[in-house]
Amino acid sequence: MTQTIFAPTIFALASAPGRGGVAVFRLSGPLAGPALARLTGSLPPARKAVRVRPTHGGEVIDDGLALWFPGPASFTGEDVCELHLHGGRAVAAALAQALVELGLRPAEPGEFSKRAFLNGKLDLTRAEAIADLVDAETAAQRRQALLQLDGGLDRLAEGWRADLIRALALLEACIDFSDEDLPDGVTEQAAQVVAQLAAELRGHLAEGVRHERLRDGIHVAILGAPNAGKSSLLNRIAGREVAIVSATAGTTRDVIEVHLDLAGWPVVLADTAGLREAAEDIEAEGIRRALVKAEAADLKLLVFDAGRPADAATLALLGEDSLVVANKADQPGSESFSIDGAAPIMLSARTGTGLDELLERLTGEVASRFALTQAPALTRARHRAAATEALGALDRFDPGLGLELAAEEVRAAAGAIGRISGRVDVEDVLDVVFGEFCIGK
Ligand SMILES: Nc1nc2c(ncn2[C@@H]2O[C@H](COP(=O)(O)OP(=O)(O)OP(=O)(O)O)[C@@H](O)[C@H]2O)c(=O)[nH]1
Ligand SMILES: [K+]
Ligand SMILES: [Mg+2]
Repeated sequence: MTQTIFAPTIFALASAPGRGGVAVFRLSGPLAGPALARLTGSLPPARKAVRVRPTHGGEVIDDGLALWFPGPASFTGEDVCELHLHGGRAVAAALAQALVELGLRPAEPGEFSKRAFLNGKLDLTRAEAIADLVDAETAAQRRQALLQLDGGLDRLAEGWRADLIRALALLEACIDFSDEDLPDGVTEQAAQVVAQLAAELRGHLAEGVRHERLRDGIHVAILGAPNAGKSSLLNRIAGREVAIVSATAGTTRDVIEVHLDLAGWPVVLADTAGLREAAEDIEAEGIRRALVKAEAADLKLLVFDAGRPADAATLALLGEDSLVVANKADQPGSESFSIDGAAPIMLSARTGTGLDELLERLTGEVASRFALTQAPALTRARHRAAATEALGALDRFDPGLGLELAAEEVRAAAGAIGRISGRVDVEDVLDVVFGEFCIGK
């Protein structure tokens, strides 16, 4: 990969905007050094924090620290410096103005990481992991992002690509040197590599959706008849008054979502409109949305009023992805509530009784469905699209249809896999041919 040449020098506030104890500004590009020297009088020694008083137009901006990371041993691979100043809006504004006057421009979102990628400092999976780590809200998300930042997925994908290049080399050898003495079974060897990899890709694709859920949140929908107490339950779980609760049937219409950290699992809990043959348009639209949500949810909490017979519309949603909640257990007569083939969790959204059991059951369901066995993993739709394309090519692989065609499929698979890390050159093939077989010497 080539160093970006004549790239404009960029700067950004690397810490969160607004007031704070310390604000970190990052500069990257050819003007980073000159700008720092202009502001502080001299360039500090590399990678050592020094006390500075950045000054511009005769005015001291602030009192802080500067760090100088000459390229290529820097995050972006370019000359980089950091200024650690006091975290105030006026300080940030004064520094930004000074930097613009010195010829720098504000960075676009992700531009530092993009430069790091273009300069070969980061592969795409690590760049994505940085974004995931910054966004991580639960322990499970943090762990998954760290694993990817550590290069787990990069190494996995590069291992797959290496296998494919080896298979390709075997096939190319058969094509190019068909007259000569090749070891027996070369084509079979290639076919074996392809079959093994196809099986592995299939396994990872099957798990990939779960990993993506771990990134984006596991969707749990609360469903049930009007007045069953769905909104009361949402509020109880969220610990605040998110949704309107009232004795009027048909109160909730829009889907109301709350993001939760459920024992480390990222959960998006959705309250929905009560299911019934609706009288008017707006409620009917709410019910349509509720059913769409039910369809898309990873898990359903089916809420019944324990004092009433179970309604057919909610019963119709019963399945292995649902937990049955018998609400209003504080009311007399609720003990006799039962549903065939389901063990209801007795609960009172009003008093909170039974909530612990519900959360325990829910956590158990989430953990058993989303506990991950394959790490590292395909954590994004982008990764899965590449792996799916590769698998498609490998499924079409058939040396019986001609070696050239078979080699073409393997090359396509290697190209698709290479896109996961952003490494797309597959022409290291000949090196492997001559390195591994010494043919034609
Ligand atoms: N006694 C008792 N009443 C409850 C309980 N949970 C909810 N309620 C009452 O039941 C009524 C309906 O509660 P909601 O939470 O609005 O019910 P909902 O299922 O969201 O209703 P819709 O949005 O209309 O579908 C309200 O009057 C609540 O106070 C409970 O555990 N015990
Ligand atoms: K209601
Ligand atoms: Mg409601």
